[in-house]
Amino acid sequence: TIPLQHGAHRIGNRTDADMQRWRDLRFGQFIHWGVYAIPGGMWDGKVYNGAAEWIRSWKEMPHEAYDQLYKQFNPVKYNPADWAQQAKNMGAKYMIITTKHHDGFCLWPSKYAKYTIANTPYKKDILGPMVEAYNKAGIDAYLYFSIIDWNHPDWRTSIKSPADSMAMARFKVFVKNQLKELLDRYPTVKGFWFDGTWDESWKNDGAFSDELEQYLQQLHPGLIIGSRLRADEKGARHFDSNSRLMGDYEQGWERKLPNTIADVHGNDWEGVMTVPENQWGYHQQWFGHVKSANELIEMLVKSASLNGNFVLNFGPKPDGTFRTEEQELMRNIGRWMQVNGSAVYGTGYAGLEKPDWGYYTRKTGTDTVYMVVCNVPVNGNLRVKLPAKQSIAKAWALEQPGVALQPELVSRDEYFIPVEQKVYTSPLVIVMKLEQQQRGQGNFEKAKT
Ligand SMILES: Cc1ccc([C@@H]2N[C@@H](C)[C@@H](O)[C@H]2O)cc1
Repeated sequence: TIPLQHGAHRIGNRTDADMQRWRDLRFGQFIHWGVYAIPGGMWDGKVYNGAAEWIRSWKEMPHEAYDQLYKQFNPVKYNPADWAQQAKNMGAKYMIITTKHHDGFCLWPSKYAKYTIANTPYKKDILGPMVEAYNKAGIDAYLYFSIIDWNHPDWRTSIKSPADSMAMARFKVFVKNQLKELLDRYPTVKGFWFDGTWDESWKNDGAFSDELEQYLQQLHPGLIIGSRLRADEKGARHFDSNSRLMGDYEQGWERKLPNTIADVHGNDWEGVMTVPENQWGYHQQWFGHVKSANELIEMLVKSASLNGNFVLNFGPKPDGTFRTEEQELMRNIGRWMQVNGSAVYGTGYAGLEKPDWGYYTRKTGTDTVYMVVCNVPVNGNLRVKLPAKQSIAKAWALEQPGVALQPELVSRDEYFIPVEQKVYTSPLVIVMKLEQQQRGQGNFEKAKT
């Protein structure tokens, strides 16, 4: 291995209680909200085809026009208690809020900047009431923070002169000040979700990203910070130059998920997902594929089945309400989570061969395995392949705990569990208790030869 000063400082996953809490939560709500919600992906009668929160970079959006929009930011219908209730109903156990996106607009009255909520018609702090409301609803709060800051005069994408170096030095002090300010103002937050760390100015300063991460951990022990903050001294990001994950979990799964347990290399990870193809901030016109509740439930279960967390994104409107499609989604996902959440919360990889009909999740540290059926087999049987010497002690549909299912042993360590042939409008969950095989061929009668 290459000797590194600023590579990964820990081999393997964190084993502390804060990290286990993060793992057990499994399901988060991302919120992208800021000035970009005002244009909502449109300007001067034209539609922006990019991601709405990037509209300032669109050639049809003059910077000076965008940079005046904050004077209109006045979400009179903003009701964080209502947001928290909807998130709770959906079944989210943590939330990530954009404190400041790439445009540099701060949703809190930062004393280190002018481009903040304090100088809008709304005036009041957005973040405090939000963190409070979500915590009150039993939902942990995490803070998204963009290192890129298009509004700050000292931000540099690359360092090309001594003047750039001095500007970037000032900028790094500003970043540290704002992050400490956020921790001082919102001490119940559980971690940061960093973004905007791909430019040279940051990538080539692995020492600073390392020092910053350690500074934050000292300020607030136990903070959970993903791999995207970090670069090592050779410019390697997420994984250091010895392919070791930096940070507390792999944070590269954005709008995509791993497919097999091999893809996650034994690391904790989190996938973040948009409802439309590629919109994080509010866009008036969702074009392309808009994911359904069942699609998103399947992604959530798939993530848990591969030892990862799943965070679904919402882009509130400028008035402070969620668009109807998002409210509908929160209700529909919540209806399923209300009944089947135990197949997700506190679960992880089951250690079984991936079945065609859906996903296995295992309640961490137990013999309880959930079968989440997304593709009902036309042959009416759910095939369950167990590792050698394991057998199914009991099996039942989650919604009918009193009705024992009769798995049929069809060959060594392989069972068929019959599934009722009917119209399913959401994934079906079956619970199995596994046990070490008794003598002979498992607990159910041998297939008729
Ligand atoms: C190329 C690219 C840059 C930044 C992003 C940001 N990361 C997401 C979590 C959103 O904040 C998006 O604006 C997405 C793609």
